[in-house]
Amino acid sequence: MSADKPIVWTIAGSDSGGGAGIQADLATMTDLGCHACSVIASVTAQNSVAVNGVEPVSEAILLAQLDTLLADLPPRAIKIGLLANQRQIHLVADWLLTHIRPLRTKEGQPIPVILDPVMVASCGDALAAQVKTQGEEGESSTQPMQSQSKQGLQMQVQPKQGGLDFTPFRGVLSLITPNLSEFGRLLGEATTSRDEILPQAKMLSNQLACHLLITGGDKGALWQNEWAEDLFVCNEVAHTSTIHQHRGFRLSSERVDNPNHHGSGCTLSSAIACFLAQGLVLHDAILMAKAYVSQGIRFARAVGAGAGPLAHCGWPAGLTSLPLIVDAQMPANAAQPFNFPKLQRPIGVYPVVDRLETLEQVLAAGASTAQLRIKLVDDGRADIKPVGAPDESALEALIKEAIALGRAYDAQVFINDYWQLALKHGAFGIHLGQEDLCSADLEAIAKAGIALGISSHGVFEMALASQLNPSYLALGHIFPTPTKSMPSNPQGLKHLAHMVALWTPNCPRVAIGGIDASRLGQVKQTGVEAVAVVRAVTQAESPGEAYRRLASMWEVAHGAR
Ligand SMILES: Cc1ncc(COP(=O)(O)OP(=O)(O)O)c(N)n1
Ligand SMILES: Cc1ncsc1CCOP(=O)(O)O
Ligand SMILES: [Mg+2]
Repeated sequence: MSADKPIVWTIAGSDSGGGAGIQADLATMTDLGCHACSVIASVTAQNSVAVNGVEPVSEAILLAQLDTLLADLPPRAIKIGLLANQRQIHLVADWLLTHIRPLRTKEGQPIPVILDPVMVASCGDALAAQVKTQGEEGESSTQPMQSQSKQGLQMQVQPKQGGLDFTPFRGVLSLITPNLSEFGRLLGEATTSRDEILPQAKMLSNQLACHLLITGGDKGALWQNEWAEDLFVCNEVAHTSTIHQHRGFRLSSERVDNPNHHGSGCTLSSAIACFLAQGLVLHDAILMAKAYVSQGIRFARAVGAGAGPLAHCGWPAGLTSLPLIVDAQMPANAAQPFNFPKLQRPIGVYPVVDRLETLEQVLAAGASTAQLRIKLVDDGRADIKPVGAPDESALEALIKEAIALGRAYDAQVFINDYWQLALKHGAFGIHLGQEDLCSADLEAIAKAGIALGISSHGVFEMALASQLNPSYLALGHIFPTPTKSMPSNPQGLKHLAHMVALWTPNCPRVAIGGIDASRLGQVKQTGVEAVAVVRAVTQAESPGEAYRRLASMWEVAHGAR
């Protein structure tokens, strides 16, 4: 992740009331450590109860803002909010296709463009031309609208030809974030049930060739009153596991009960842009942005007579829970709760080794927790056998022996990957990766009372893993490592600290990846409860000595709390 402030643009409308639009975007971007640039597409005369006028800026000044920013302040991510009419949509889309689509980030990725298809203000008044609210005939001009009272302005889903057409953005968008009413307008039809929405969402995502997040927070998908449920439909996402791509996920969070949520859609899309600009993958950026919005609503206060604006409280921290993530293909309530045993002793420094001899050395040196991680084939190269790897036939005997060593030293010994053999021989614990979870019999492991550790590579996977109530959660990889090839980028210390501060699971978290004596102190400062190491022990002349040294360094290092 970049150390300097990434530049994020907002292309949107000014909200004179200060709660939404450009004003909410700038507040969010600054709060989340980005440098915010703005392209004002329209000026609204708006307060917390009504929109009294909307005036699009001229085409010349709209394009001049875009050109001027690009010449000096190229974006690391772009958020698009209110575009006042179809003409502005065409202008901005054409400009982005010409100037932004060819650009790449330092990492070789396209510039993320997030579209929040705002058409109606949270007070219920229409903001964009050609969008109708109940009780009005629809605005087709771009002139200031008349003042409208709050009453009788419930939104109606209009046929597509009456709404705005965002298809000119196809080819440049990364993500579109409508709420349920906006989603209906985009489709040109009403969405009536929870089951209907997934195929419709996939259709829209294909039409616009982008990921889609339908939000059910402040208004919209009230499938459950006390839960705000979003639907996230993704296609290919760089740097994530393939098992989390081309999927639909329902993300539900407890509804934050506060009428002051003006600008929540603007804030959400801006926050996603900021987190993407700071190197988070899309799944993580969405979860972090949801946490940011929940935090903002929790601390929001009224300012005028209507809904007050969200509070801006910095990177989200101290959540009581993370969103529940459910595969959208699964029926509601399909997730099975498990309860894996709690660890009886702190993990501290957790050696992950590939030989019985090394296992015995670290246990003899006092390791409370260790793992046997044998790879019969190289990561990503099924045809290559790692040097010194045993034959498949010898594997069972090694695992049996590792379990016996754990008992002899009264240690918490985990077996990586080979869950059937670990189950058969009564291991203390099993470690599984996200992909391994798809094939493992978790019910049998839980029933046998075997502890379970689960890998994660970011907030989304951490949230998914924590839903299984594991015995520990591994967070990785923190630093670059040659030990294992992974699709994800290193998390880095800053992001590790953010993940640790976000929420506290009821099991310890273990940081892994590139950790050695020189980095132990910095890792402990993030507040993570334990560290796992491979090379720092296995490549030492004396693994037992190396373990002892790391363990005493960990003991005396200063933690965050
Ligand atoms: C403590 C700990 N954390 C992470 C891993 C990695 O597990 P996984 O993602 O399944 O990858 P492999 O180790 O199987 O290559 C681990 N083993 N231990
Ligand atoms: C197995 C694994 N999972 C995430 S990083 C990693 C390897 C860590 O190895 P090292 O401690 O040698 O960097
Ligand atoms: Mg594995």
